[in-house]
Amino acid sequence: MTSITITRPDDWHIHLRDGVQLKDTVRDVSRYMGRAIIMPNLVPPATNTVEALAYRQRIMNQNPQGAFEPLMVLYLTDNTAPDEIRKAKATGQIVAAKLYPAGATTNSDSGVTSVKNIYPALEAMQDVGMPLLLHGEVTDASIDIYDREKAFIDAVLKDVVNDFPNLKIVLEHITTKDAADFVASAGANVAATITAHHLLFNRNHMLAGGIRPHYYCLPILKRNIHQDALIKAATSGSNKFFLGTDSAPHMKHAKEAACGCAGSYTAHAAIELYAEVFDEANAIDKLEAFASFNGPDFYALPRNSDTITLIKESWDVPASYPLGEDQVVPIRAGEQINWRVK
Ligand SMILES: NC(=O)N[C@@H](CC(=O)O)C(=O)O
Ligand SMILES: [Zn+2]
Ligand SMILES: [Zn+2]
Repeated sequence: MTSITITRPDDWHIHLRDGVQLKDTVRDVSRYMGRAIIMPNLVPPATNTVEALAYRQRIMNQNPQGAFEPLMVLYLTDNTAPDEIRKAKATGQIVAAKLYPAGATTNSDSGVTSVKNIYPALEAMQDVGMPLLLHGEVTDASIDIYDREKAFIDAVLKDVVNDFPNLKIVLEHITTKDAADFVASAGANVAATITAHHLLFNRNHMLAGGIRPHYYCLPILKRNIHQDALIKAATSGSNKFFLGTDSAPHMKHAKEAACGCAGSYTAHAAIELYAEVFDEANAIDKLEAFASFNGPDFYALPRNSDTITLIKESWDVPASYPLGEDQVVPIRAGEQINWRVK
């Protein structure tokens, strides 16, 4: 197969940042994504309806190409009131709320210190049908960084799933077989996003033969048995897994540093990278559901009605792209990608 036409995809987890970086990030995501779930971990974070809608307007001010639609997300804190959830839902433009365990990842300092603190907000979300998005890692310093996702499932997620049987939950950017298995065996209200980089790479790519900071993201790349489990989940045809790039740009010098930031940039070639994975797994026929059907179905939004065409034809990825007044080094920088969008 050298070409495939699929329903226009959406990205169910992306970071567009703010300010001068927005023109570059919005250009990349809007090239062919119909919609995207926009992460709210700004500085300061978008914790209420007014801030989330103002952020949406700053995105729209970049005149995104095509009919791109940003879907906004509320950043949950220990103090998020149930009324704020209802207010956000009523806008029609804020479609989910995000739990960052405080200190778990980039710009999560204002996050939630104990999930019990947001139980009133979760009640309201369950009631109005607003999905809970999770950065699923514990922050306990005594837990090994490679075990933090599984520890989160055991210590937090299982309780939330039991206590809120009708709450829609997306375990974002899953990285382990444990997470894939948990989601697969949970009810229809529990789903997961999978990034292109966690499908393409394992921790050897980041650490063997030299430390490669552009592969450093959270949750951290795991060993290859986990990568294999993610590929199986994504290409299985299960409607519980869908596309969320977690494209998370950081300035080149903030990644190539003694203490580098977590996050990998893939918005320059998101669907192209996923196409490589699915093609390699002899499952290119499963790409459309993963990229274009399962996400909107889970969120109860309509599927996109037009299409894009991918061609199997390699191209050279530049060493970097502009990011506001700086540069971002993308995944596959200086190398080739085997698929392109027509
Ligand atoms: N994934 C990352 O490593 N980084 C993300 C935050 C996140 O999604 O956890 C970021 O905002 O940079
Ligand atoms: Zn995260
Ligand atoms: Zn993210």
